[in-house]
Amino acid sequence: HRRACPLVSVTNSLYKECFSGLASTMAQSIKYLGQEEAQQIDEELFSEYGFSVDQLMELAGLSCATAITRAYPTSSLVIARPSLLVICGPGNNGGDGLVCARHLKLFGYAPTILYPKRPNKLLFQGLTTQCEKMDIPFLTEMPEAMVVDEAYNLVIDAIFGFSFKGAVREPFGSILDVLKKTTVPIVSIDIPSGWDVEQGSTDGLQPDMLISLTAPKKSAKHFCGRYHYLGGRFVPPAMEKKYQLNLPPYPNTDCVYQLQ
Ligand SMILES: NC(=O)C1=CN([C@@H]2O[C@H](COP(=O)(O)OP(=O)(O)OC[C@H]3O[C@@H](n4cnc5c(N)ncnc54)[C@H](O)[C@@H]3O)[C@@H](O)[C@H]2O)[C@@H](O)CC1
Ligand SMILES: [K+]
Repeated sequence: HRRACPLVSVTNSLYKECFSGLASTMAQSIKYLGQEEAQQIDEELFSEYGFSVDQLMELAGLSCATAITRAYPTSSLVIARPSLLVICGPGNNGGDGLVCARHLKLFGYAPTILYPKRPNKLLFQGLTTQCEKMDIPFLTEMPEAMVVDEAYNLVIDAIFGFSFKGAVREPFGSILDVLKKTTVPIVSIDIPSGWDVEQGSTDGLQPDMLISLTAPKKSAKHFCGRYHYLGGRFVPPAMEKKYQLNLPPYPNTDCVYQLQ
């Protein structure tokens, strides 16, 4: 019989503990995506996995509305009428905002939409009609900061997502300037608009809530608001594995996961 050397066995067990701790930490840590990787995943979902934009946008928008109801239930709102302002940008992030507004209305909120630059595509026209037919009002211009604070419980920022680049062009520069002066909580869909997708921003919006879709982007590391949710529970396991996303387990049938 060989006797185990106590020092070696202690070292071994420490090593094992340490290694398995490290392994489980690695297994748990969710990946933060760079801009190109986020766009690559997006592209692959359509080209290789056969999804359509409408499908993923519906799931993304639904998860945003769900996350908002979790963080700000109607009973917690400051203004009795559950009014929200949803600002939609010119791309798919704006589309998520339209879907989110429609679901929020079904969940008992009173959203109003500002949609100043509308793409000439059937998808966005359809999403706009759906909101109009649900009696969701559309503003023709951005109200002043004081008016926003008085009229709305929350602002949902669906202006730019992971394809944002460079200096902000009008009319969104002026809209973001107003938002920086408001005190009402801001909920940003996927990326706080105006932030560099990877580096964040020191003088940009400071949202109270961030809803990361698919997986957080690198700039989410600079988010210091109260709530961070993950949404978009549509990633096929093979894709999760390929990009080592390490997504957390969504509870039961939930379409959102609270990261913070
Ligand atoms: N696979 C995914 O991850 C999914 C992504 N979705 C959403 O799609 C978003 C990405 O959508 P898109 O790729 O359409 O891009 P964005 O919605 O991020 O923005 C692109 C639009 O913004 C404009 N833009 C870019 N930089 C600008 C600047 N500096 N000033 C003014 N305008 C500027 C572009 O001309 C373009 O019209 C994601 O962030 C997410 O919200 C979801 O709809 C569905 C699934
Ligand atoms: K956004």
